[in-house]
Amino acid sequence: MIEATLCFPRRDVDGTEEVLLIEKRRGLGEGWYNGPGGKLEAGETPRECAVRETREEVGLEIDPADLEKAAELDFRLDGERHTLCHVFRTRTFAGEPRPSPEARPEWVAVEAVPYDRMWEDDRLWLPAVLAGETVAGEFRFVGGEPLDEADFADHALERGVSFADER
Ligand SMILES: Nc1ncnc2c1[nH]c(=O)n2[C@H]1C[C@H](O)[C@@H](COP(=O)(O)OP(=O)(O)OP(=O)(O)O)O1
Repeated sequence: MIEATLCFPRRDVDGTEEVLLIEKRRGLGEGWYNGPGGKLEAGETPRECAVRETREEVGLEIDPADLEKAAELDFRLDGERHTLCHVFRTRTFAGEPRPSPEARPEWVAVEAVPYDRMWEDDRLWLPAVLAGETVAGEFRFVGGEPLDEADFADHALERGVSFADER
């Protein structure tokens, strides 16, 4: 099973709530919007991975202590656990987003998140994450690899979960 992260930096611009998304330029989910993120490297905690991936993909610097764990997403493919994704949010970061070979960053109003250009499951959990909730979800895909070409089948979502035992 793969372990991965997503990170959603937030800001308020003249009373409009925005979230930093990326348009993925390569790899899984290429061409779709998502948060900065990616796979854990050996010996890395999810929090460290989210900080590294956000730096590599969009150039923002984040103190790991400023990340708030918001979700744990269990993506399953054909009945097997495929990816466990740890989701973080933060309002505290340094720098200005810049594009990289992996990602084109874009600040988007929370009310205008382009769910029609994202993973099909995102619309089921991201609104809660952007509303400040904590969620745990299981999302089942069928049809074989790669995951981004499989069909989304069904899901279960729990709200108000605690991540107190996060490593
Ligand atoms: N179903 C679904 N919805 C939303 N987001 C995701 C999924 N499945 C996923 O894998 N993801 C997320 C989780 C990760 O953040 C990315 C995939 O990471 P990937 O680009 O493969 O990882 P990197 O480490 O950046 O890739 P390489 O640099 O190793 O090529 O999508």
